[in-house]
Amino acid sequence: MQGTGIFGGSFNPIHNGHIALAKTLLNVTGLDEIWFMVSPQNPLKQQAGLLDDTTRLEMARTALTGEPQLAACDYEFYLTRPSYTWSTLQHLSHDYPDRRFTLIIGADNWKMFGRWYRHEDILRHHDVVIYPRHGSIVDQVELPAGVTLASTPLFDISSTEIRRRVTCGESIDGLVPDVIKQDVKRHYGISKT
Ligand SMILES: Nc1ncnc2c1ncn2[C@@H]1O[C@H](COP(=O)(O)OP(=O)(O)OP(=O)(O)O)[C@@H](O)[C@H]1O
Ligand SMILES: O=C(O)c1ccc[n+]([C@@H]2O[C@H](COP(=O)([O-])O)[C@@H](O)[C@H]2O)c1
Repeated sequence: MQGTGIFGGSFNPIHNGHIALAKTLLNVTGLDEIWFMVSPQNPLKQQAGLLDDTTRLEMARTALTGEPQLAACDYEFYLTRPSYTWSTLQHLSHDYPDRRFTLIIGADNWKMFGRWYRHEDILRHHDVVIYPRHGSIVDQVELPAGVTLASTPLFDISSTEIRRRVTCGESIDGLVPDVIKQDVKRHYGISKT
């Protein structure tokens, strides 16, 4: 069975923090692949300034070119909205019987996990890997079976900060892969060379 991590998010836009995190997780978890599940609609968020699904997907695909174990995924585009992770995992397990899906979530999302749709079913059927986030402390002793806390660095980058910088005409060097830098500037602000 191929161990496949599901890393969901808006990726509005994808950034170097997401990619560095996923590469570190491949090393520390032993997962074979990580799929970046581009979310059309987070069930718990109303997002202003969210670019359309296809544009976010294409930037993620371009950013992950040359990373054979990382893939951008449009699977949720074809499922009902909002994008409940339980439903996504159910469909994935049916469509890819040779893969074992592990949910990857940040410590910030773990704090809210009790509000997720059918979270108990997720825990019953899937392993969960939590990664550290600023300001969200996770007590390892209290984690249910099948849930582990990965030891990964904190990457101080956010999509919000990237959008702000583009709007203000500030540099985003080093924050997103060079290969999508112009696309990010074009989509979120004024194109600059
Ligand atoms: N710098 C980072 N390091 C590690 N994880 C991150 C980082 N930024 C975001 N994530 C995680 O990646 C997932 C998807 O990220 P998301 O698309 O929401 O990006 P974001 O940078 O948090 O976006 P925004 O600033 O628009 O809220 C989230 O669940 C979040 O926990
Ligand atoms: O299934 C749920 O109830 C649910 C509630 C909140 C968030 N999620 C998923 O969690 C992932 C991370 O979301 P975000 O906005 O923090 O990047 C994304 O794939 C969301 O669809 C899922």
